[in-house]
Amino acid sequence: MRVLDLAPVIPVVAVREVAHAVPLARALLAGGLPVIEITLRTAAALDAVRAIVAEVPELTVGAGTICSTAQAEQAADAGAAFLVSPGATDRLLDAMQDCGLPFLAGTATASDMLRLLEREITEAKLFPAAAVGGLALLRSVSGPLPQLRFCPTGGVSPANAAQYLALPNVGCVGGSWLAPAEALAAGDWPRIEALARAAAALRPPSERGADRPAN
Ligand SMILES: O=C(O)C(=O)C[C@H](O)[C@H](O)COP(=O)(O)O
Repeated sequence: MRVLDLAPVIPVVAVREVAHAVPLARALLAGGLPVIEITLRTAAALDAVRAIVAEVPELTVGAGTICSTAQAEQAADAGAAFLVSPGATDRLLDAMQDCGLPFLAGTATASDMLRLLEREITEAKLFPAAAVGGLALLRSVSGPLPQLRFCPTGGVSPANAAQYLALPNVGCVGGSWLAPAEALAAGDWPRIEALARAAAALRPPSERGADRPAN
C-alpha cells in the first residue's frame, strides 16, 4: 500500500471523544475519502483507531503525531494501517521501519529528505508545509530529489490544496479542515461528509496512483 495514493486528501483529526470516531469515519467514507489519520494527541486516539478498525473496515486508518518508539508500537497494536510523524530522527525512523507498516515521516529540509533516501524511503510528509516553504520548497526539491513524493501537511486548505496537488512530486495533501472541532463536538456528520466530498473531488480516482511508476 502506498499511503500517498489512498486519496487526494488525508483528513488529519484529533479525536477527543471515542464515540465520535465511527460516525466520523462513516461520514468521510460517504463523502468519498477512504482514509483518516488519527493524531495521537488525545487520550481517546488509540481507542478511536481501534473503534474504526473494528467497525468501519473499508476506511484505512493511520496514526499521526508518532513521536516515539512506544507510540509507533502502540499504534501498530491498535491496528493502524500506517504511521505519520512530524519529523524524521534516526530513532523514529528505526521504530517505524521495525513496525513493518507503511509510514510518512515528516521532513522540512533537504537533509531530512536525504535521511529518508539513504534508507530507500521515497514517500514523505512535508511538515509544517506552509511554514517551511510550501509550493516553492516542493518545486525546488523536485530538481535534486525527483524520486521523493510528498504529502504536504500544515497550512494546507481548500484554497491552496489544488495547487499542491498539481505538483508532480505531491501524491496527496493532509489537513485538519475536513473535521472542524465544532462539527465534531456538535456531531454534524453531514457537514463533514460535504467537506469530504469537496476534497475528494480535488482529483478524481482515475488520475491517482495507477499511472505512476512504483517508487
Ligand atoms: O500532529 C501531527 O503529526 C500532524 O500531522 C500535524 C498536522 O498535520 C497538522 O497540525 C495539520 O495542520 P493543519 O491542517 O494546518 O491544521
